[in-house]
Amino acid sequence: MTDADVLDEVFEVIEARKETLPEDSYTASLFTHEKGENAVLEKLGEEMTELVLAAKDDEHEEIAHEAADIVYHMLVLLAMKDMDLEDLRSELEDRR
Ligand SMILES: N=c1c2ncn([C@@H]3O[C@H](COP(=O)(O)OP(=O)(O)OP(=O)(O)O)[C@@H](O)[C@H]3O)c2ncn1[C@@H]1O[C@H](COP(=O)(O)O)[C@@H](O)[C@H]1O
Repeated sequence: MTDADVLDEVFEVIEARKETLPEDSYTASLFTHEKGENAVLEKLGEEMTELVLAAKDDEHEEIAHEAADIVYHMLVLLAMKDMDLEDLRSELEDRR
């Protein structure tokens, strides 16, 4: 499986959670007033700091862990703003 496939799959699950809001889902909780946009932004800030610290310590596993947390929460943010991976891909394409 390529990286693009896993990103698409995770994004699809996020969109489904946004639609159906299952009670036992952390992702769904981010789309409710219980947590919401501020919780996502706070998480992104925390995880960015953790990524910087992991990079400084040259901890490769930790770098991958924090980077994945950031990508996941970034995908949630895109879905929250009614955007999708195409918006990200076209922005990157435009820079080539
Ligand atoms: N990729 C993720 C993902 N990354 C992080 N998290 C959750 O985000 C929450 C907060 O993350 P934290 O980084 O604070 O937690 P942590 O790993 O202990 O953090 P640190 O050690 O970095 O501080 C935790 O409950 C994690 O489980 C995620 N929750 C869900 N997903 C994806 O979303 C899908 C749907 O999951 P549900 O949310 O369960 O519906 C899953 O199949 C995954 O693909």
